[in-house]
Amino acid sequence: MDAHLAVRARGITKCFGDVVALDDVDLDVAPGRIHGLAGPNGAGKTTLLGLLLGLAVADGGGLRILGSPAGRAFAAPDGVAGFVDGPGLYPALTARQNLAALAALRGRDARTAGIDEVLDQVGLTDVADDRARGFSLGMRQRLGLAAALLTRPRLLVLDEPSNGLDPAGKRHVHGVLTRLAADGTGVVLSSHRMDDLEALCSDVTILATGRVVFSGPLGKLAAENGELDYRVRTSDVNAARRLAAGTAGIRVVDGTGAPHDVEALVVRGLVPALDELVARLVQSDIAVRELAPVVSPLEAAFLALTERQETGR
Ligand SMILES: Nc1ncnc2c1ncn2[C@@H]1O[C@H](COP(=O)(O)OP(=O)(O)OP(=O)(O)O)[C@@H](O)[C@H]1O
Repeated sequence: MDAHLAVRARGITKCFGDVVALDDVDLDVAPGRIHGLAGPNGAGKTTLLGLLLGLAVADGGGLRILGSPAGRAFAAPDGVAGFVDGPGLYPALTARQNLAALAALRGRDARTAGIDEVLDQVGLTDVADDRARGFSLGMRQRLGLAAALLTRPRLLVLDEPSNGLDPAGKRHVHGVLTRLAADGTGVVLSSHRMDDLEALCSDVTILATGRVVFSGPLGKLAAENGELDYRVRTSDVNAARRLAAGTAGIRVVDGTGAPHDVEALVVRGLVPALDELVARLVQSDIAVRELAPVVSPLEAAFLALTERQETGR
């Protein structure tokens, strides 16, 4: 019944000597969805992406890519493109020549392979005839994405594609991935940035020390939060602190720690207690000038889940 999935992984295990990089990992990626992989350093994200790209073979478990069992060929399965640990490029060739060489390797005519189109999509038209050797990290990432696009993949696998991207580069890359997904391609990408995942992904899997600690829609992750820290800026920080300390369900954590932010208060609590605090501030004629989570609800959920796993709680 899951034959339509772009990725269906069940109970995947992968070890490097004594290190268990992946431990009983399940992953479902539907066509047309952008699925984020998050987790602390060493959690197993790159290892999992490498398995999807055919760069390594799992020690145990079942992996189906685009409906077929993952082979043991150490090559990207048909319809799959992407990169881990940065794209492989020819430094002495220009961006355009790199893409032409890749097209030729696949037996395609460079003139009809769509090189100009993919360069335009990733925003590299202006540097198309510059050598890749001089490219910044963000430009190399974009050229790697252009190379993947040339193959018109049905599954795109990217390890930290936003690394090194400036805001314009990020806009190009996000636009490309969103359009690909809208056309039915499944996308799996890793990122350390919750704001990127939030901007791009419909689903997310969080790994911690090789195990899945959350997998599902992004909205569900944000909703898993308990108490959050909120920054509250008011017209009278001392009066606000006294009121907060006397409000049931609210703990005053401290200032934000930022030297310019002495006027802000940080409180911890659930939303209903926070509502009560705001009502009491207003009743006391204290103006509320700002009220915002100190870290995004997603980031807070991520930290709680991964810390829980690492401390064994
Ligand atoms: N080729 C390898 N040989 C030995 N150990 C490896 C190898 N590749 C990965 N590991 C180990 O497997 C674990 C998972 O590594 P992996 O690179 O998949 O994590 P990651 O989540 O991608 O980390 P990061 O966020 O730092 O990129 C780590 O403990 C790592 O040291």
